[in-house]
Amino acid sequence: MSVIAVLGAGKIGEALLSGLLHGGHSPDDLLFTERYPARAAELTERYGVHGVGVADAARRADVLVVAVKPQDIEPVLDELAPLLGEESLVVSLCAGLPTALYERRLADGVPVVRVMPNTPMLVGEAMSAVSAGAHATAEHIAVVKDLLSHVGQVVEVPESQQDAVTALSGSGPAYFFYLVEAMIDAGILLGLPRALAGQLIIQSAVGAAKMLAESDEHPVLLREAVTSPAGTTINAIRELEKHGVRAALLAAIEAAKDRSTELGRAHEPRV
Ligand SMILES: NC(=O)C1=CN([C@@H]2O[C@H](COP(=O)(O)OP(=O)(O)OC[C@H]3O[C@@H](n4cnc5c(N)ncnc54)[C@H](O)[C@@H]3O)[C@@H](O)[C@H]2O)C=CC1
Ligand SMILES: O=C(O)[C@@H]1CCC=N1
Repeated sequence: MSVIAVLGAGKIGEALLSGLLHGGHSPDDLLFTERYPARAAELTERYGVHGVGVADAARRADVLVVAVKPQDIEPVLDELAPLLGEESLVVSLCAGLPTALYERRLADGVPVVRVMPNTPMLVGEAMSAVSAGAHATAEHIAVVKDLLSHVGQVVEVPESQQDAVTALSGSGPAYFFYLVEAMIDAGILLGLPRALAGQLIIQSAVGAAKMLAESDEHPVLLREAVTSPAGTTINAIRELEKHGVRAALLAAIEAAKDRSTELGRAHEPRV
């Protein structure tokens, strides 16, 4: 089994480590780097996986997964540049950062694969989209797809679609959590105890997600099946339309895509 090193073990780095362990990887095949020693100690205690320095990670790992914030990428590239060659495989999980950035800063020919995952990786339900950089072959893509298939679903997309993917599925879980949070508040408004409102909404979300995943029906048809003539649901739908919730979602997701593009542009060479 390949040795995988996660560079930057924050929320998504931890989700990947945890997901890979649940997916059957041995802690001996996983490494991570982390700038905060207390965080590193916490992860070692929780998962039995060892924190190492970047040089050690580059020497020992077959796959180096970059999971620092896009704003923190520069020192990581400086550290990696003298350590990697064509035999390495770099996988970037960073929102907005193009493979071309890595290719400019690392040695000639280092293969880079850009991935946008999401946090349901923690429970083996990630949605990940992968794109090959200029030096990544079909074999490199196959390695990364195989790795990510242990923690959820994987699709391959042209890199030009990655900012849109980031806005949809990368950030997507946050929109659902936001919606659930607001619906629980509605239960409070109607006088239900918080715990009961939470149970009602979370199980409704789980059931709806399962129906979406398992039935071949379009979401419109699933919604129509809940919406009885002169019933309760249509009154709620009228309010959602009146308050522009659909337009708000379109604008919100477009804003997320714009931010992803901007994060990449921040690292373009100055001319
Ligand atoms: N949180 C999410 O839902 C998703 C995040 N991503 C991407 O994953 C990356 C990480 O995001 P989060 O995990 O949310 O951020 P985070 O801030 O939780 O984690 C980043 C970690 O990297 C560490 N770090 C920073 N510089 C370092 C260095 N030079 N050496 C070693 N460790 C270093 C930090 O101490 C921190 O623990 C970002 O680029 C983000 O765009 C992608 C998909 C989803
Ligand atoms: O908010 C962010 O920038 C990261 C990328 C996708 C999800 N979270």
